[in-house]
Order: sequence, then C-alpha cells, then structure tokens
Amino acid sequence: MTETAPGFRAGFATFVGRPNVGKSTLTNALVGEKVAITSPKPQTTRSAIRGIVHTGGGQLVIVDTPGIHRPRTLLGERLNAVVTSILGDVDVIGFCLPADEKIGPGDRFINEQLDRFPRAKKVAIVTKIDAVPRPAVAEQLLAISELRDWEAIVPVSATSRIQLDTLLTQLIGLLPESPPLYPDDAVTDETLEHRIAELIREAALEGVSDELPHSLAVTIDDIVERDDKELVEVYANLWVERDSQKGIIIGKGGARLQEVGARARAGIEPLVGSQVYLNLRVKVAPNWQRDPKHLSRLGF
Ligand SMILES: Nc1nc2c(ncn2[C@@H]2O[C@H](COP(=O)(O)OP(=O)(O)OP(=O)(O)O)[C@@H](O)[C@H]2O)c(=O)[nH]1
Repeated sequence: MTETAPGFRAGFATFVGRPNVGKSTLTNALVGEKVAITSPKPQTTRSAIRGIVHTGGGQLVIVDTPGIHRPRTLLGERLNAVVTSILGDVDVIGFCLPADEKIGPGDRFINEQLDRFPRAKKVAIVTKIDAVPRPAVAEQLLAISELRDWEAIVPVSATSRIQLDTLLTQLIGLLPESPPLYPDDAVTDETLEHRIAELIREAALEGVSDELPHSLAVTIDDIVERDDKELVEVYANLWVERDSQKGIIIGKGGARLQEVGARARAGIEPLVGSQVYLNLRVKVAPNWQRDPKHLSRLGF
C-alpha cells in the first residue's frame, strides 16, 4: 500500500430526495461515464455502491439509496430497512431538492426522516439550476436554509455541469480523514451480473405504465463466455406478478420481448466488450413482493 497524503479524506455519501429530482443524473455526472466491472472486494460489505469518485484530496464513495417512502408491501418494508441501515452508516447525506419546484410535503417528510440519522452530516443540494432564472435559485436557497442547519447548501446542474467541482470539494471536506477505501482505479463494485440485470430491467420497463415497475424483477441464471467465438451468453429471467403483466412484457407474437432484448443487448455489449446472445424468459411469481421466499430468491 502506498503512503496516503496527509489530510486525505475518504468515506461514504448518499443522495436522497423525491423521485425525479436528479439523483441518478448527479451521481453519473460526478462519477463520469467510466465503469470498472471488476475491482477487489472492499473492506465493507455494502452492496449498493453506485460509484467512486477519486480526487487528489480524497475519495468519495457514493452509495445508492432506494428511496425513503412509506412501506405498503413487504418489499417496501425491506427496502426501508435497507435505507435505514445505509443512511445510518454513511458519512454524508446529500438531500436533493430541485430548483424548479417549490418545497412540498414529500420534501418535508424526507427532511424529517433525516433526523433519524444524527451521525451523517447533511448537505442540501439544489439540483437543476439551469432550468430556472437566477433569482429563483436564490429564493430556493433561502427556503431550503430554513429546513435545518445544513453543513452546506450547494446549487448545481448535473446536465450543464455547473458547480460539480464545488459540490465534490464540499462533500469530500465532510468525510473523515482516512486512507482511500478502494484502489484508485475502482469506479464501482457492483457486480457484472447486477449491472446486466439492471440493464434488462430498464429495457423491459421502457414505455410501460406505472403499475409494472414494482412488479418486475430480473434474475440472471448464467453468464457464459464462449471459447469458440467472441460471444457472451446471458440467460435471464424476468419475473412478474400476473399473467397480464407477462403479456405486456412479451407483446403480440413476442414482438415486444424482442425489442426488450435488442435494447438490453445494446447496453450489455459495451459492458462485456463482446457480442451478446441474450436469452430472456418471462415468469410469473404471484405476489412475489409479499412472499419472503420469493423476495430472498430475487435478491431482496
Ligand atoms: N434541466 C435539468 N434536468 C435535469 C438535471 N438533472 C436531472 N435532470 C432531469 O430530471 C429527470 C430526473 O432525473 P433522474 O436523475 O432520473 O432523477 P432521480 O432523482 O434519480 O429519479 P428517481 O430514480 O426516480 O429517484 C431526468 O429527466 C433528467 O434528465 C439538471 O441538472 N438539469
């Protein structure tokens, strides 16, 4: 292990906020497009690492949080338990509030929840500032400053890349002094399998109604690298809760499933660096969200 510069900081941060406030876009903008598939196992067992940002002065590990919401199903409860354990562990919580929407009950609910995690330092991030005129940003900053005593309030735009460095410096400044937690070429420790499953899930959900997303889970049976040709075979299952949903995914004469396959393949091929044969099977597991046995099998 090489010597760490004095004052080097490293730790975990997560972004919370209502759906659609720009958390994913921000994470991607901070981490960059580069994704390393394999990296040595880290010292912790956290599984939901979205990305790792390396700078001269520190290392910021961004952890995914599946959203704070009131549980309605067993899946919801488990996700909330996951959220609670993640938020209880991170060094910094970045609460994202969009510049182009007034603070509402959803934001206030999340803000209240943050009180449960006294260990984490809290930063307000005003997202999408490119979408509104400057005075509106100022107004939003003021409103947010009244929510609580923040370590910092940072206005950013992920899509226009405004103030991302400032945000990064602020976040890293709030981490504990520590040598890097990961090797400096690591970008994420999500497994290849998990990333492929996510790509398939995204492809399957494109253009479908609101009801399906929570009912769909993807599992990977096998990933086979063929020796005889430049080809990776992926065998995956798409799990839904009802026959009607199976019909939606498959489409007339299997047409939609073919599109899903083509879309997913377009994402998977650059990831594995070769052509991909994708075998998708759609299966029905009634009420899997409420069935502990199914939940475990589907990785929740
Ligand atoms: N104008 C503008 N739009 C943005 C910015 N960041 C994100 N968006 C848009 O806001 C929408 C939601 O962004 P996401 O990053 O998916 O939001 P999220 O908070 O991760 O959403 P969930 O996954 O539903 O929690 C997308 O259409 C983005 O293109 C930004 O800096 N400026």
